[in-house]
Amino acid sequence: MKKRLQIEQVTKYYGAEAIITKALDSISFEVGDGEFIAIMGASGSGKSTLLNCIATIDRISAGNILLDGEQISNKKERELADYRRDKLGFIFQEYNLLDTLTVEENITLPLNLQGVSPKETEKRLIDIANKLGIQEQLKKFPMALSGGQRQRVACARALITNPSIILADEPTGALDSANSKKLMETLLFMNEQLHSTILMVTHDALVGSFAKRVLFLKDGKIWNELFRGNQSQRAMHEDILATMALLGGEGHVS
Ligand SMILES: Nc1ncnc2c1ncn2[C@@H]1O[C@H](COP(=O)(O)OP(=O)(O)OP(=O)(O)O)[C@@H](O)[C@H]1O
Repeated sequence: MKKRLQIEQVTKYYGAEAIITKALDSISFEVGDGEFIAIMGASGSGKSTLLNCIATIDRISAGNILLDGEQISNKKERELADYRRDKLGFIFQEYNLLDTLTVEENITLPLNLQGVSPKETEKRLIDIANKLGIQEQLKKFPMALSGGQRQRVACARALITNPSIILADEPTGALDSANSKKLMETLLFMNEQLHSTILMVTHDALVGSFAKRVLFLKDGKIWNELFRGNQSQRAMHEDILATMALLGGEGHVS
């Protein structure tokens, strides 16, 4: 399997001297093309820090991060803006849609920033809207949509540039259980049918059970890893709950 993302002995410190926190502790793993990985762990275990370092929102203190074989940890600020725009798709808990733009304008914004022609933009918009079932919503404003619909629009916006990897930070955090399930089905569809590579942070075992692999962080290190393999989502859910109980049993869930 082609390597998408390589995390090599990445360490991240916050603060200095007396109040220093080691948020990531020499962490290493790889994400292959087409994988769907959930990052789980107790509060403060380093999940958001890891995602922010890959997103280049945070700078790492030591180690290497490579995307499509290219070193990203030493890029300059100006190059990083291009990297984020061209190579990454983001899905956040709070949708991050612009309320003054229509759904259609929100989805196509990354393409406008890339200078893609109006004809090509229209083609990709129709394609993504059809695939995600949001054709009827395109002329509306985000405020007129339900939380679940907004998150599907956020998925479309993340997909439209054909990014190398999609980073999702607690994507179901603002949704009720029915809409969470729908969003996870959308992410699964993006992974299985559209071949998107997805790295998702979640604290929710049911949400995590949609992924094909789960990495558990503890104190900034990988503490355990579960592979779904051929087992059902329900069995994966049970395995995740059992692993979380063990993790909590060691007294580190806050
Ligand atoms: N900007 C910051 N400045 C100082 N310390 C930070 C900063 N961001 C995170 N930390 C610390 O780094 C550690 C890891 O935090 P991080 O937010 O990555 O954990 P998390 O697993 O995402 O937690 P949660 O599930 O609560 O979001 C924690 O000890 C946290 O206090």
